[in-house]
Amino acid sequence: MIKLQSISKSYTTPNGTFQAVAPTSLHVEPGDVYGIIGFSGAGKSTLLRLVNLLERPDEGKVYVDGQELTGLSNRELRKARQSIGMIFQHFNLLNNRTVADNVAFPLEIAGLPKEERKKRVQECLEIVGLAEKVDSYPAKLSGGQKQRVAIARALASRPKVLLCDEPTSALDPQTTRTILSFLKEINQKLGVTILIVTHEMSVVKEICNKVAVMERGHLVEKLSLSEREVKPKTEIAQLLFEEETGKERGIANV
Ligand SMILES: Nc1ncnc2c1ncn2[C@@H]1O[C@H](COP(=O)(O)OP(=O)(O)OP(=O)(O)O)[C@@H](O)[C@H]1O
Repeated sequence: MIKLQSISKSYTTPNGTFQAVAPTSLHVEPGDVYGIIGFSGAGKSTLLRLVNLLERPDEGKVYVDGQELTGLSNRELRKARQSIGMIFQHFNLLNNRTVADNVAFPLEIAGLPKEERKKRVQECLEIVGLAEKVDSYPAKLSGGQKQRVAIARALASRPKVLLCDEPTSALDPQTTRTILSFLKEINQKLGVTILIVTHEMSVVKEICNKVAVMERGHLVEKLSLSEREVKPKTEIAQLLFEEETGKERGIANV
């Protein structure tokens, strides 16, 4: 569903060129909930933003649902992005728009007729259990409710893929569980493939079936969470995994 082929990204800074993502390949299969973990500054968010070309890779190819995004014109890319939803740590809602108008926003851009938009907004708010908040403004909502609106907005275009950038990092543990249960449901009931960046092992443990570990711009290990007990190989993966998940759940190399 998502295929990254040797993509890399460098930034020019006053101190010279900095490689945020070294040439990286990754294959996310349909139905996966694939986690990317690593310490701060490892390049996780940059990697995620390379998937929908919010950042253009310096090299390499990006495929989503069989289509090479790196080969598309801007117009074609705008259309292709309709099948890729995204949610962020700080929700990124428009504060001067109601909940309904936030969810409708991508549909307006896509040119969907008003009646159809209204139906979709209702449908997506029902999925996240917020139908009664349709006329509220974001300022009146809790953090968890804001993230649920952001999820509804991401679902409005009926995406096949959902990119999640630290979606629960600004939330308390109870709210985190609620958001993760919605993501799980979206994956299982709607068949949406999820790629999720997080530094929280509990998130991986709760919803991911696969995980890749990132360190200093490199994907140093890819693991499948399964019954068989196979230990992570790299030091960073052991550090990130062993204490929290390794003892409770087998980890097999992919
Ligand atoms: N637009 C940019 N210009 C310059 N450097 C950047 C830019 N975006 C990211 N970086 C640098 O690239 C590196 C990777 O950043 P990135 O945000 O992808 O890491 P991360 O693993 O998501 O970390 P965090 O969990 O702290 O967000 C960091 O050192 C960051 O400072």
